[in-house]
Amino acid sequence: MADLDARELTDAELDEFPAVFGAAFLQDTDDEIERWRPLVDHIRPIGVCDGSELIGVAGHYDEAIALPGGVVRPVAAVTTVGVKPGHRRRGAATALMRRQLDGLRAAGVPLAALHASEGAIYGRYGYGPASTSNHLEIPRGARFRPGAEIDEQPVRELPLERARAEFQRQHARIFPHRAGWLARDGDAWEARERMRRSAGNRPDRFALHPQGHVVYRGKPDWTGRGPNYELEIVALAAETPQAYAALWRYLLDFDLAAEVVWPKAAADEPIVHLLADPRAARQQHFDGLWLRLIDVAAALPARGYAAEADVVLEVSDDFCPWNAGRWRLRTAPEVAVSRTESPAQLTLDVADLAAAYLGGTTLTSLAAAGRVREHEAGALAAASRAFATDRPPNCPDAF
Ligand SMILES: CC(=O)SCCNC(=O)CCNC(=O)[C@H](O)C(C)(C)COP(=O)(O)OP(=O)(O)OC[C@H]1O[C@@H](n2cnc3c(N)ncnc32)[C@H](O)[C@@H]1OP(=O)(O)O
Repeated sequence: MADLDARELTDAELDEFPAVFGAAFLQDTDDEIERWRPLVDHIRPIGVCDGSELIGVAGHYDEAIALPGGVVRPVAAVTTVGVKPGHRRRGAATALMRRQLDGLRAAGVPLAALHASEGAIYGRYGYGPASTSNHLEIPRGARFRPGAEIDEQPVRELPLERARAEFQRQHARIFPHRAGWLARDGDAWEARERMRRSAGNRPDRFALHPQGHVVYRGKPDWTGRGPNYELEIVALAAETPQAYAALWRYLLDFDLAAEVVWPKAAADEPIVHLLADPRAARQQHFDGLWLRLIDVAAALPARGYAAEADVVLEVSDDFCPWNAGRWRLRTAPEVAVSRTESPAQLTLDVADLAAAYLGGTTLTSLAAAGRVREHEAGALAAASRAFATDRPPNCPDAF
C-alpha cells in the first residue's frame, strides 16, 4: 500500500479540487468542472496527494439533523468523495475517511452522514444504512379514498424570493419531528441549494399552502398522444393531514402532467393511504442516509428513546477504536450512557448501531441477520423497542 495521507489543502491545491472531483465522476468538461468551484468555500475540503499531484478529495457541510425524540444535533454531511481513475484501490479514500473522522472527532461533532454512490463503499468505515429512500411514482388523476379530508385553503405558486421565508419557517417547525431531515437555513443549505440548482436541473417551483409547501420541478415531454410531463418533488411537508392532502391533490391534478415522482420520499409516505387504489403508487425502496457515530459516548444520549431499557452493548469499531468496548445505556428515568465492566448483553458493530440509531432498522432485524448477538434473554427485544421509532426516518435532502 502506498503511503497516502490526507490533509487540508493549499490554495493552489484547492484550485485543483473541482477538476479532481469532476474526474472521479467523469465530469470533465470545463462547464462541469466550473460548476463545482463554488463548493470548496462551503464544505471544509480535504485532499490526498501522490507526490505533487492531487488525486483524491472529500468534504463536508456543517449541518443539523433531526434525531428521534424531536432533538436536533450537529452532523457532518459528507460529500464530494472522489479519487481520480488510475489512482484507485491504493488507499486514497481510506486516507480521506481517516483524516475526516479524526478531524470531526477533534471538533466534537458526534455524527457524520452521507448518501453513498455505491452501497459497498462505506460500511468498512463504520457507516450503516440508517434510513430508507422511497422512489415514489403516482399517475396524474389518482383518486383519493372517499372521505379523505382536504384543506380548502388555496395552494399558491410564488417565486423563490417571496416563498423562502415562509418555506423556512414551516420547515423549522416540522423538521425536528422527522428523524433524518436536515435543517434548511444558514450557509450550508444555501450552498447545497445552489449546487443542486446548477446541476443541470430545471428550476424549482415553490407552491405554498398556509400549513405546508411543496418544492418541485417540471420535466416537459410530448408524445403522439399529447403532454407527458413529469413533476418531480424536491421537498414536501405539511403541518396537518388536511394540508398534506391539499398539496398532493394540487400536484395530482396538474395540467399537462402524466406522473408525479418523489425520488426521496419516506418509506411510509402517507399519500399511499390517501389513495382509493394504493396500488396506483409505485414504490421502490433504497438505502437512504448512511450514518456514522463518530463518538458513541455523545451520540447515544443525544437521541430520545421510545421505551424503557437498561442494556449493556459491546460495540466493535475497527476504524474508530475509541468507540470500542462495553457501554451501559439506560433510557429511564433519564437517558444515561457510561462505560462499564459488566458482561455484554448484546454485541454489535458500530455500523449496525448506526443503522439502528435513527430507528430505521430494528436491532431485532439485524439480529435475525446475525449482525447483532444477544447474550441475555430479553435484552434484544427491550433494546430493539427502545431504539425503534413511530415513523421510519428519511432524508429528502440531496448533498
Ligand atoms: C458521499 C459521497 O460523496 S459518495 C461518492 C463516492 N465517490 C464515487 O463513487 C466516485 C467514483 N469512485 C471513486 O472515486 C473511488 O473509487 C472511491 C472514492 C469510491 C474509492 O476510492 P479508493 O481510493 O479506490 O478506495 P480505497 O483504495 O481506499 O479502498 C478501500 C477499500 O474499499 C474498497 N472499495 C473502494 N471502492 C469500492 C467500491 N466502489 N465498491 C466496493 N468496494 C470498494 C476497496 O476495494 C478497498 O477494500 P480493501 O480494504 O478490502 O482492500
